[in-house]
Amino acid sequence: MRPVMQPGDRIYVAGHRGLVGNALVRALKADGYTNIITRGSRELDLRDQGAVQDFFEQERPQYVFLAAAKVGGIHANSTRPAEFLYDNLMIAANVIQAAHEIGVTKLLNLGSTCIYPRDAAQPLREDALLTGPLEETNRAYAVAKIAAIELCDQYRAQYGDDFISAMPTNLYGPGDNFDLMGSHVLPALIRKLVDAREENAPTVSVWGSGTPLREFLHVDDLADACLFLMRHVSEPGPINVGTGQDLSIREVADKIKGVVGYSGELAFDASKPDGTPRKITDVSRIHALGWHHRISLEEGLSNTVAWYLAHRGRVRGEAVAVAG
Ligand SMILES: NC(=O)C1=CN([C@@H]2O[C@H](COP(=O)(O)OP(=O)(O)OC[C@H]3O[C@@H](n4cnc5c(N)ncnc54)[C@H](OP(=O)(O)O)[C@@H]3O)[C@@H](O)[C@H]2O)C=CC1
Ligand SMILES: C[C@H]1O[C@H](OP(=O)(O)OP(=O)(O)OC[C@H]2O[C@@H](n3cnc4c(=O)[nH]c(N)nc43)[C@H](O)[C@@H]2O)[C@@H](O)[C@@H](O)C1=O
Repeated sequence: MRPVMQPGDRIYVAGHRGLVGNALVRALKADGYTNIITRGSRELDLRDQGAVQDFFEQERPQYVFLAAAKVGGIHANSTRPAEFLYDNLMIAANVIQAAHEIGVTKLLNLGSTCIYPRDAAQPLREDALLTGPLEETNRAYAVAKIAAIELCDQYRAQYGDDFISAMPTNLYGPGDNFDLMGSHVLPALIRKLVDAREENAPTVSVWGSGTPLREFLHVDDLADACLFLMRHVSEPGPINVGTGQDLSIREVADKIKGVVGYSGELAFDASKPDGTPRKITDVSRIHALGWHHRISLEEGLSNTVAWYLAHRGRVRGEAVAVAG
């Protein structure tokens, strides 16, 4: 029987300052874990193999949540693919190798549903991986994510390492990145709609046609799923984490418009990419394991807008105000 995380165990959360990392630290503390190890990228650049090896030898974590990555929305991914490929390959390879070398008890690797083929049958099943071409706008990032899954699975096969991979759908929530050019759709629209309401702007730009469908999972549900998987799953292969419900960008923009209380018009900018037309996850595997999401999109949007309004001017990505 494999050991399960105990309250005093040394737990390293890589990427603790990010959307997911922040939520993981919140969830771990709420569950009574007191020995949580963190490092910001300025203290420990995970692309630097020597620095990562020294850190692991020094801190000797027993559990690792790999939530550090170069992450961005459709614009960042499609305009800086080399950075997304290189950074994410290096981060994953260095952390997974160092975890193996010191004998980490268990590691959970965060992937993304953009690993699946653009034209895969929907909802996306885990066995669709590598069955077709990837979505062009985030192919570089997706290849790095797929490589990380393969590393975890081959370290399990060759060395017996208990390294697992979770594939979250699109995430949102407190602590997100609100940079207008680098962020994902929900934080970008929240910021744009709040600004437009304050400035009484007649229209707000929504990128693309508004027709793509997306699934949105609140980051606190994801953190809950990560603790669940760390405690209960020791199998190779990606495990989807999502709500199993999707809606169009137009519909979600209308929802955010209502939550924010903006009365102007949405203007759809066809010069911006739509990206993949749909990517809803098949969540039957994680449901069968006993986990379900709890936060509805309505509740999640309401608490995220409230969080943003309470932290406005001090959230990640606002420092460089670039109109999107
Ligand atoms: N957001 C989303 O919609 C989704 C995210 N995911 C996955 O979840 C994980 C976390 O994403 P998310 O929290 O949104 O990302 P964020 O950008 O919010 O956070 C990423 C974190 O990674 C750290 N990081 C980046 N580069 C380095 C580096 N070279 N060395 C050390 N740390 C680094 C950053 O640290 P610092 O702040 O100190 O610079 C940052 O806090 C990723 O693996 C992502 O692929 C999956 C699906 C959807
Ligand atoms: C999360 C997952 O998936 C990500 O891909 P994505 O889902 O295509 O990312 P996105 O959230 O940036 O866009 C979703 C849709 O929304 C539309 N859209 C409208 N208006 C804005 C807008 O203002 N900003 C953004 N970013 N998109 C907008 C946008 O045009 C697109 O049609 C990967 O980057 C990758 O990070 C990954 O892991």
